[in-house]
Amino acid sequence: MIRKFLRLFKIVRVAVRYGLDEIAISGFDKPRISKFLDVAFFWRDLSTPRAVRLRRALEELGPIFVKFGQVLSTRSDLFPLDIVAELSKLQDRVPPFDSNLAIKMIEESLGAHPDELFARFERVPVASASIAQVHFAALKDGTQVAVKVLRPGMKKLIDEDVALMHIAANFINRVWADSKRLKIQEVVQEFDKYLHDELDLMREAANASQLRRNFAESKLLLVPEMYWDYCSSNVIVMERMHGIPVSQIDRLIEAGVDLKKLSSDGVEIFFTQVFRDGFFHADMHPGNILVSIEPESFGRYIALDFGIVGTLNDYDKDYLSQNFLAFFRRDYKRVAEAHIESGWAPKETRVDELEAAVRACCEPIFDRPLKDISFGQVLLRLFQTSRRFNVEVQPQLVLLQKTLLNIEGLGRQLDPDLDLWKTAKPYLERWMAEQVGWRGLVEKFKAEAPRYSHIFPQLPRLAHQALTLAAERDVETKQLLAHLVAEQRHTNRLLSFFAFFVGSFVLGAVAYVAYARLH
Ligand SMILES: Nc1ncnc2c1ncn2[C@@H]1O[C@H](COP(=O)(O)OP(=O)(O)OP(=O)(O)O)[C@@H](O)[C@H]1O
Repeated sequence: MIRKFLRLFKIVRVAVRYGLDEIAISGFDKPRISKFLDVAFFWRDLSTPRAVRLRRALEELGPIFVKFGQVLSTRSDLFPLDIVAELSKLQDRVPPFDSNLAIKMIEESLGAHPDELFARFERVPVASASIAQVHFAALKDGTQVAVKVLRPGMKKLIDEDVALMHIAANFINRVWADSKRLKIQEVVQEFDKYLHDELDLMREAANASQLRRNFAESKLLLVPEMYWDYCSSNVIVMERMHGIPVSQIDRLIEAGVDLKKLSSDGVEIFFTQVFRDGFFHADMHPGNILVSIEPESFGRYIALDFGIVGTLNDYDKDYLSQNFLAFFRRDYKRVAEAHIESGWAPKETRVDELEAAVRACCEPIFDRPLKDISFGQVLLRLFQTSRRFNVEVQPQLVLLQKTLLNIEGLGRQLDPDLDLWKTAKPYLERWMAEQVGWRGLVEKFKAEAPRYSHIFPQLPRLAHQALTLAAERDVETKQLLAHLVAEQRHTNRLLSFFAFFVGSFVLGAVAYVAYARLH
């Protein structure tokens, strides 16, 4: 309890010192509490830009908050660009934890000491981040492996810090009415889920395995194999990959790698993941990408770290392809129509208004050669515009937009002349062609075909069942009708009897009155 209180106290102290209360987002009113704190802590120096102060505060609060900042930096749809750009600088490199703790974790998770499991285990980690660290090792058969071990005690730490974040988000919502538009509580909720996902290394191994399968036939991308017998939610063991980090361009040139090809390969890999598989690696920072210089796989990309992946369904792919294609033809009316037809924007949205808004935000982007246009920027502008028209932008599309920016940055670093549009266009057009016209129909038949082998043999039985049911229903209907007719006749008889009885009574009464008057 005291620990929690001290932690809360530290968070509040850091927040006040860095003036986080006055990081009023443009377009929002400054919270009232901020005016009070300005007076109470008049000596605090808030001359440093707000984004830098926010970054420093998160760094001071430790690895969980640093991760939080990294997640916020992916929400360019919610936060202003200065904050997003500054938070992208957050690095979660932290001092490694004691290798004895890593050994203990391996022993507890895999049921044996690393000396028994491996022929060799390097005690000094090769890399260490807030959630896990990586040690190199060799299996008994000599296979070189990388062992990723979860940092001990992370779950408890995360639970405590995230609980405090929930309290803080709640508090902010109470004291600052405008904050609801920033969806702070939802962002914390999403972060909570994201961190708990990251805590399960089995998920990461499964993501890697899926990506490896998707690119099994590819000459462009290598993905380490997972050794499932040595995997648990706290420890995973995978093939050790050898390559040059993609950011070390001098070494790549020295090794004779064709940078132009590498650059367009990167774009091709990304669009294949998006449009063919609907499953993409979403943590494409340069530290996670190597380039192989082994003779048998020379110049191929190597992907590492599969903690964050994005998945897209056909609906998302449709959104992307329709919008990109219309955008690059500068057909803003089509962009607006597509939004309304497909239900992304509310039905009552006026096409001309949405069209004008999209034109206003995108024309400036097109004021340069097509090859210099950023897809990531286009998408970001589209999200920002469509939010004004109550379009709920899906998180997987925001993740994609962020990854796209990374891929573009990386591609242009390798080849400043990279024409992203030229590389991407065939993928978009192929997807569109597969969705519409005869080709689309044939493709959909093909996709359904495996099910036909189950359905066809059942057809006679199903037809017989349907006909029998119809016949039974027919008999049932006839019986019901006969019953109704009988009921009706019975009711009619009762009514006639009643009418006869009442009529006779009235007639009798009239006759009696007439007779009485006469006599
Ligand atoms: N299979 C592998 N083969 C060779 N090196 C590896 C392998 N897996 C990880 N590494 C090394 O360990 C580093 C960290 O790995 P990884 O990115 O998976 O860990 P992380 O804890 O998720 O780090 P971060 O979150 O900062 O990206 C990599 O940059 C790479 O140098």
